[in-house]
Amino acid sequence: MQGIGNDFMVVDAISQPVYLNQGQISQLAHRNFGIGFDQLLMIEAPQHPEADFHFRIFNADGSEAGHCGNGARAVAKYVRQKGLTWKRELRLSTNTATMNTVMEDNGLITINMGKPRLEPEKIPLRFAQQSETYMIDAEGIRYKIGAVSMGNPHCVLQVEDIDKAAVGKVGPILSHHSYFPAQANVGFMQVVESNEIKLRVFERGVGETLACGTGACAAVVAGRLQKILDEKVKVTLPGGSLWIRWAGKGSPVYMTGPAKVVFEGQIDV
Ligand SMILES: N[C@@H](CCC[C@H](N)C(=O)O)C(=O)O
Repeated sequence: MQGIGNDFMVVDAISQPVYLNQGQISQLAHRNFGIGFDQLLMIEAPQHPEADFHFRIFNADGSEAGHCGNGARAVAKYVRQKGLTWKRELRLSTNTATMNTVMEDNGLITINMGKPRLEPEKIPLRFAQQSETYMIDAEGIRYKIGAVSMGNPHCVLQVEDIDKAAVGKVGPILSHHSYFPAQANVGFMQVVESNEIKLRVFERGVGETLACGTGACAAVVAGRLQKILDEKVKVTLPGGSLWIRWAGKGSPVYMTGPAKVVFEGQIDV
């Protein structure tokens, strides 16, 4: 499946037992020697009585992540398409988040992504809490960043021109910075208007992807905290656009966007 180009191998681990280790996942993720994907989404039975499904997220390098926004839309679509449920409104959980999803009449999916976590220990970030931004030194350069957890850690920096952003160079430097003990997804945001941004994301465990849903939420939260963005923002990533809404501190973030099945198959591992 794909959600604006962030692509997934989605596995139904309810109807069949699935055991994949880190090495097998990274082999399957390989774009030449495997199926090729940014993340594996493994759909499991609910872990709470009020949830409909649980899903686990594995990055292309086989590491496990706590949340995936584009993946959540893919799961919401997949479970209906495979007849695992007929409900248009679902409650999904991951290892770090629970969320409500709604299938809109136009086919887009809206997700209540929960409240962003801004406390350094919850991101996690080794820094005393600041209200808007943090200054981080890396390899002789000082970066002004926003730090947000959407159930996974995000570092957001503003750039003048998204096409010239050094995503492949600065992304891994900040992602592996010692201030982020669990590493971070690094978003490069160009503000076009107060209701529109362009974004590229260097994802932890993958590299630059065509889109990152939690990254889009984190960028809007970081921009709102800096008072440069409106409540509703169109976020355009290399693979397409998402619509993000955040009323401010204490409120959940809403994300709307598409998800599509690309092909189905069977594989022996
Ligand atoms: N592509 C995802 C995020 C996937 C997990 C991330 N790489 C991490 O390790 O936290 C999204 O759409 O949010």
